[in-house]
Amino acid sequence: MVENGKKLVELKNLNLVFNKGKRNANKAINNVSFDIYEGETFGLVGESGSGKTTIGRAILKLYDKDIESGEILFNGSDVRKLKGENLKHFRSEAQMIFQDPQASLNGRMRVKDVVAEGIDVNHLAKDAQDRTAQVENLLQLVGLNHDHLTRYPHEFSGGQRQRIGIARALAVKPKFIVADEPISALDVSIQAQVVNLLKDIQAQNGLTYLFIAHDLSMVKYISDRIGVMHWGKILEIGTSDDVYNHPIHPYTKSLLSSIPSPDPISERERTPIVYDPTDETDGQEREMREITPGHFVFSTEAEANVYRQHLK
Ligand SMILES: Nc1ncnc2c1ncn2[C@@H]1O[C@H](COP(=O)(O)OP(=O)(O)OP(=O)(O)O)[C@@H](O)[C@H]1O
Repeated sequence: MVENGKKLVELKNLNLVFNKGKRNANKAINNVSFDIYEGETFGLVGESGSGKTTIGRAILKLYDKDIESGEILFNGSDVRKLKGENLKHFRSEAQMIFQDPQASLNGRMRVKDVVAEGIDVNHLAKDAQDRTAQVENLLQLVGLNHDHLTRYPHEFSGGQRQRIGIARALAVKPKFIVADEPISALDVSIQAQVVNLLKDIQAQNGLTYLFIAHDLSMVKYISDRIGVMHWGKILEIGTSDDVYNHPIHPYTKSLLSSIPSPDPISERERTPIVYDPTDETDGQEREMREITPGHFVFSTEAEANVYRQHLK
């Protein structure tokens, strides 16, 4: 939930190019601007390669050298300019949870050491006893227990491994977490459990999330607001209700129409809408325009007026 209307993350006209100046240069992010408010979950959706992960990692300062122009602010400070103590502080305030817990957890380390990595790096434990106590609390928070401390990641199921990944991210008491497809690798039956765990932890600790997903079905339940990405651009931003129940951009409509329905009758009647990207390639100047309060769509002024008329 947006608690106090304070912006924690601000992206301002971000342009990012991989392999700048080379033959294989790739403009992965094209003039993207949006804010994430303290305490909210901002969902970022779009097909593979649209630039979602790049945005998450850019916020975490992992792509500083690839940023061509624009700004990323965290708590009002330009993340690219952070140095010394401020940088250290930022590194603990902003964390990431990964898609594939198997690949992101060091298989040679016991769970207690995996989870304590951030505690050790940031000297957050007074002594060995305090370290163990902190790790035990974290495991308890994510639904694991004392017996799991000395086991190795491969001894766990996918869902449990993701819980370990979450505990590890929480160890440094972050304010902000980029959750990059945290449930995509999990069985459908486990996905809701992990989403609910993330929601509970958010409610307890007032965390802010950037929740990245290419599949829209679960994002709706966790996100307060959602940004829809395509080809490095944001095409629509609105509340979860705006985007799901009143989608405006043809791409959003197409994306929503591709979600299979759990109900066999609706599923039989579902007609996927094919997206025609001409609107993005006709050379006309487009920008994010507000169609209804808080609901923005990448459009020309004329298109925005048509959208507004249709919603009346
Ligand atoms: N480190 C990198 N070097 C060069 N190109 C990259 C790098 N990371 C991503 N890209 C390219 O940038 C574009 C955006 O990729 P990104 O991973 O952000 O998309 P995504 O929406 O997160 O997709 P997915 O759902 O598959 O993770 C793609 O064209 C990708 O090939």
